[in-house]
Amino acid sequence: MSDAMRKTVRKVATNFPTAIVSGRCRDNTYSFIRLVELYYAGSHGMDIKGPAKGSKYKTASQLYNLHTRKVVVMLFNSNRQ
Ligand SMILES: O=P(O)(O)OC[C@H]1O[C@H](O[C@H]2O[C@H](CO)[C@@H](O)[C@H](O)[C@H]2O)[C@H](O)[C@@H](O)[C@@H]1O
Repeated sequence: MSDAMRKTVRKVATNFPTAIVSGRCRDNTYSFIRLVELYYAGSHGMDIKGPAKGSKYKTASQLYNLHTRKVVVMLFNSNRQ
């Protein structure tokens, strides 16, 4: 992920709940992105962790409960870094 792309995703995540969803384990997924403002859904969504900081949305349950709001999901192809 380029610095410009990372900067843009961080900006989005501070304003909207933003998640990275991957088939990889959550730790590996985080290592590609390295933004604490995001949700990370690893193992095809079996392991979800909320943003460590920088977002008003803190917990995974808040992500589940956001069905009445807009949720921004960034689809990241980990094979094309
Ligand atoms: O494109 P993604 O959504 O990031 O998913 C890619 C694949 O992720 C998982 O496989 C990868 O992790 C496995 C366990 O850590 C590892 O054994 C495998 O070599 C990696 O490719 C997932 O199991 C696959 O279904 C995804 O396609």
